[in-house]
Amino acid sequence: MTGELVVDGLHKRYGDLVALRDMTFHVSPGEIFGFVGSNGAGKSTTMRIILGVLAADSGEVRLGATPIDFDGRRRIGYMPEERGLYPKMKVGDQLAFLARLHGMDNATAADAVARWTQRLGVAERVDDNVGDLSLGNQQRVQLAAALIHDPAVLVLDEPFSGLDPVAVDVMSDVLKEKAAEGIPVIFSSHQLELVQRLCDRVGIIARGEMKALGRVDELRSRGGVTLEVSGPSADSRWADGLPGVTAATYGESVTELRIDPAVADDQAILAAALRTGPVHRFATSTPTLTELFREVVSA
Ligand SMILES: Nc1ncnc2c1ncn2[C@@H]1O[C@H](COP(=O)(O)OP(=O)(O)OP(=O)(O)O)[C@@H](O)[C@H]1O
Repeated sequence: MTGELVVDGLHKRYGDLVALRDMTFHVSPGEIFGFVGSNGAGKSTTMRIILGVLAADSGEVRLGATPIDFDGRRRIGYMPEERGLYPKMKVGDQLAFLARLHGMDNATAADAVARWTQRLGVAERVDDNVGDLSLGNQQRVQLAAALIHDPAVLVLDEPFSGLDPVAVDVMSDVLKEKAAEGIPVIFSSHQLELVQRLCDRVGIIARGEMKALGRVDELRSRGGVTLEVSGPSADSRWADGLPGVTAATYGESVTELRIDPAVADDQAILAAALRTGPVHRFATSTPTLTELFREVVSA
């Protein structure tokens, strides 16, 4: 079991550009944390600082209670956005080399190479040069490289970009498996349906600042629930003033209500709708992570 990964108050400037401003979050053992934000928001910068390949101007990264040092960083499995494999080296040799760099002996390294290439569906490519593989297969090898030394934390920069649906499933399963083993897993992605499906918690960042942080379901219901009612006449403005109704949009045959679920009584709303005529549909929905993202990032 690993301690939690704590990112505490990171500030980073590139010249005049403030890339990170008080970036703070944590990832608990066993948790999959989705790190999302527009292009240039600061995700890769944060991940590079976690890894120690880039220094923060201030702030700290901790593993458990301990500020992360060289040894702590060796325990991280990292997939850099720019990827980092040698194209002219064979898949198997490269993975074995990385495993030995992390202190494994030859036999243990060979076992780890066999296990991870098998698990990630590239076992038959171990004798090929990395550069001869398709981009998706190179990415599978890159994930194997992040996992080969049995890391205590996983930090993956856009691991899903460019993968086919089968590879997305394999990658998702591996992340879930590693989290179930009790390690903190953080990954960045622009594929928000995937983040919504896979992550326990998310951080949405914009222009170097954390804008929304929390459990996916909580964040989604934070802005209220939408209730769509088909049937009632638009003229009557029948939902105005009902308790818990915070906004109402009256269309020709559909009324869309924003409701505060803690206050609204859905049966009272339905009764009010029925007083205007027959109701054909009465359904609630919460915003998707994509909708929430647009709202947060444009605010
Ligand atoms: N080495 C650098 N020198 C100067 N500016 C940089 C450098 N690296 C990143 N930046 C800038 O810092 C900001 C944050 O970049 P970063 O790569 O962390 O964003 P990101 O969220 O990972 O974006 P993307 O989703 O496009 O990968 C951007 O404005 C970027 O142009």
